[in-house]
Amino acid sequence: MQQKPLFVRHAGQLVTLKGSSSSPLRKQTMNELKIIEDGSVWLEDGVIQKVGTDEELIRLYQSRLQEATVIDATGKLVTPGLVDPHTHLVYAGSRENEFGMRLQGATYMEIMNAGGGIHATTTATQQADSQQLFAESKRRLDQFLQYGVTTVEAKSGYGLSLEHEIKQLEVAQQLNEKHDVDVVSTFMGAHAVPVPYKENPEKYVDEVIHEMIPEVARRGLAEFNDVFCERGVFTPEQSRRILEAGLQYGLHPKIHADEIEPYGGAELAASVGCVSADHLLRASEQGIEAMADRGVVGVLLPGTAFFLMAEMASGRKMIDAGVPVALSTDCNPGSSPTVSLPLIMNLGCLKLGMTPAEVLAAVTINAAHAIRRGHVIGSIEEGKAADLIIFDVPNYKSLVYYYGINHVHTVIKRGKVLIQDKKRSESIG
Ligand SMILES: N=CN[C@@H](CCC(=O)O)C(=O)O
Ligand SMILES: [Zn+2]
Repeated sequence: MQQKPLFVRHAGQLVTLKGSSSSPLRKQTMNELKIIEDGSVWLEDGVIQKVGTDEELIRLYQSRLQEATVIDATGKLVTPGLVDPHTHLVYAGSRENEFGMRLQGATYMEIMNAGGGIHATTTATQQADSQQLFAESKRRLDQFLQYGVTTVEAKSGYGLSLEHEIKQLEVAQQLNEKHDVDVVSTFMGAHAVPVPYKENPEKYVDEVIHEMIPEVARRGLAEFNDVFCERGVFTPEQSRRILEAGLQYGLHPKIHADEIEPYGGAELAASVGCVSADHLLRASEQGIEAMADRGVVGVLLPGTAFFLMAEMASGRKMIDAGVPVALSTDCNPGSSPTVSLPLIMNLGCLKLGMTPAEVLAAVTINAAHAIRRGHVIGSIEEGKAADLIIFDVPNYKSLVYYYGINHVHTVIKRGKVLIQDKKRSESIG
């Protein structure tokens, strides 16, 4: 059935982030949100048709007003749909027991090296069938939507064998098809060295390169290829080989870099030409400079540092150095079990030294660029997907100021109202 046009009118602040579809915002431009007061948007056929002041739009659409569904956004904030560019969405089980262990002093890596951590989730994910995985992950995706997130990237990496990595990626693909939130898939077979390969990690690297990457690419199950480059996981040299192998099969490289210690991950990201380097808590100055030169998006995950009680990444330094910065939840069962991107924005301000404008740019247009979607989502511009959030706050500063509160009022995905006044308007598959 043909959808009626949607006319969102009178936004107190309409944050458009116009003009950055071809490359991400950097430095001072991250503060230029291109706000329209008393702003309105006409949405039709799932696409943004016209953006401007209400006066401008009413002149154009007066004659068609009767056929549209009108949403009054008076006194509210309207932004592009939020984009989460780094999640481990598809997994089974949970790890609250490890949270207790960490509170007693155990570190993330100690738990992992003792066979817990990623390995624990791998066991649970391998044991789960596709239906269970789908159900558990769909629940998280529903929660993301409640927080105004309309696109998420999702990594594999809890399968750690060809069969189970494919199962995870197929579930991500089904979610993308059946759920209103768009799911963008990343292959991350190099998330950990599986326990049986502990004495011979090279054998696993070989399997990732020669068996998994070709098969994942052949089946068209992922767009990106990610690797956990960290001491005790994959070395920079192994990471380079894995990322370059992916490139040969058309998988765009991403990297978990310098999370626990400085390990040359940021430098490697620049050298390989990664789309993004993520975490970067301990990235070196040279690494940051190299990323800025090469235009690698820095995806910062302050929720992870918070939850691991670790030192934060130098967000301020990275922006000042010219790195295009994005923010993400890193939603995963071990180091960041959250779906609240607005909370991450608040941490971006308080812990990374970012401004309220910068954090908004970091979860919209820059996050879209971190998953190569800058041309279709991330800003409110004519011709882009009609993904919009109406927040029940008068301006963008209030969104991060009133923290820990879900301010989402309305979620519009491809021109369809999915949530209105915090209520889901229809259920999905
Ligand atoms: N650091 C590596 N991978 C994930 C955590 C995965 C897990 O602990 O299950 C991350 O990005 O934080
Ligand atoms: Zn991650």
